Amino acid sequence: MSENILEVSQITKRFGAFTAVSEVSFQIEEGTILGLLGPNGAGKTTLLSMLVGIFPPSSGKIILGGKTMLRMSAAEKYNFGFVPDSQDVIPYLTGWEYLQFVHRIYQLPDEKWTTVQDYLSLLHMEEKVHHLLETYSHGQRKKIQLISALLHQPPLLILDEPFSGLDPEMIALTKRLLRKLCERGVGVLLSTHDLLLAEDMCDTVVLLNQAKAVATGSPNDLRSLYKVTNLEEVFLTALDIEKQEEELDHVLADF
Ligand SMILES: Nc1ncnc2c1ncn2[C@@H]1O[C@H](COP(=O)(O)OP(=O)(O)OP(=O)(O)O)[C@@H](O)[C@H]1O
Repeated sequence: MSENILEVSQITKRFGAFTAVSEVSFQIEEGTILGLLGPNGAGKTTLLSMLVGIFPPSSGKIILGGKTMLRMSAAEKYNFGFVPDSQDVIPYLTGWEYLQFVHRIYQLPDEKWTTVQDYLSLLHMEEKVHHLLETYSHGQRKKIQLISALLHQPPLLILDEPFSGLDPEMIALTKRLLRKLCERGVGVLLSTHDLLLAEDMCDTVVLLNQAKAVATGSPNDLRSLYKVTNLEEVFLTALDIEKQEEELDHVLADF
């Protein structure tokens, strides 16, 4: 039977009086992909930030690799790889230096460096990796962040908008890479605005709206539940977005 790599139970984050994530729960089994969907400001990045220890939840429980996380120790950070949505990288390092830095932080054996070179070649980054990170495009930074998340071969990947900035070839390649990692038992948690991609890739989706999980299930289950033919329609129906047609007409009335 497959094990849960990650269990999130009733997790909540408040910033002062504002609740950014409210009592969200889900599990990820090994070898599966869970997609977090939701409109801008729904709480996706805040939720992922709690899972990777950027800040603690206000309440709720995170169980990673069978252990309840309280204050995340360095050892617990070996249990996942994280690709943030932010483009923050150390600008005065080259990609090569940055990856060496990550390689050392994880205290990986020297032989592992050949894997870095293999990833660089796969992602067409062999040349660019010797330039300063501040000169990289959005997609090139994403590729370096993806390699750095994979280096220590974690059992769980947490990816905030992993496909943003990637060209179609790289999107297809990253999808294949994630599927192959899943075949090897890796669990994947990703956030995305790309509903077609979520439909194609995810075993489970959690639809967040205004901090709450408003729908959770497989794409198939959600299509049946909402009696629609695709995830985009689930999204529009669950979030009651169709009514915006009237608002649009109103705002454009004098245009
Ligand atoms: N440090 C903070 N202090 C106060 N409010 C915050 C803080 N961080 C995030 N928020 C708020 O929490 C809400 C959720 O933000 P979050 O970045 O998680 O949304 P998101 O679903 O990732 O959105 P997007 O799709 O636009 O990236 C937003 O209203 C945001 O302004």
